[in-house]
Amino acid sequence: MRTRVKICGITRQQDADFAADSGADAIGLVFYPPSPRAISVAQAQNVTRGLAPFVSTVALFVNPSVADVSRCLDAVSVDIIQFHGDESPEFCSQFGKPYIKAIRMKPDTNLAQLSEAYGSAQALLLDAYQPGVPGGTGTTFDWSLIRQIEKPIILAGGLSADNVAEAIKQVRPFAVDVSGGVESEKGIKSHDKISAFMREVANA
Ligand SMILES: O=C(O)c1ccccc1N[C@@H]1O[C@H](COP(=O)(O)O)[C@@H](O)[C@H]1O
Repeated sequence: MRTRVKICGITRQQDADFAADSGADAIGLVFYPPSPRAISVAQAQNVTRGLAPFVSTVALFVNPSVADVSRCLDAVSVDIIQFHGDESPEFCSQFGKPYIKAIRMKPDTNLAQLSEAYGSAQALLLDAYQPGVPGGTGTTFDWSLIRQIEKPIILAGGLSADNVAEAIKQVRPFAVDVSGGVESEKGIKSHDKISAFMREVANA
């Protein structure tokens, strides 16, 4: 099966369009103000304006309020929500939208248990754990910690054109998610790096 690709942390319309034209299945928008890739609802409307059909828009939050999420969903055409903090299954499932739950992997993470707890999630996104930083760390984690679960797995954390083929070979995830690995600077995507990443995924 083809490995799907999500390119996260998009802040500019030209990067969203380039990702879509390059074959990305989803683009991610970060609604987490401390992130260098954070965008406002108004910016998100611009970024997604004219996005090609069949490319999903993922809205990323870290421990948001209900009002934060609702305000975004009311104004932006969001297909999937990505919860990247400590949100409970009840919190995540209240918005009537498909959602992805991010799990920051530690040696004792019990994926089977989490997969059951977040039964309403569409997929689990597995990211590196770094104390005090919720995500977008640009670091990989020990992929041998991953156990196969019923749910689709989205592999994230420090991926780039240099390691994504090996990651796919080892993990066989449903999808890969990249942010820092396709940037020229934080929040600005490198089109050359996106092309190289997409090539590596296609050939993996
Ligand atoms: O991108 C961010 O700034 C960010 C902030 C807070 C939570 C998650 C964030 N990004 C997500 O982190 C992973 C891994 O990113 P990277 O490829 O290692 O840079 C990815 O899922 C992003 O969506």
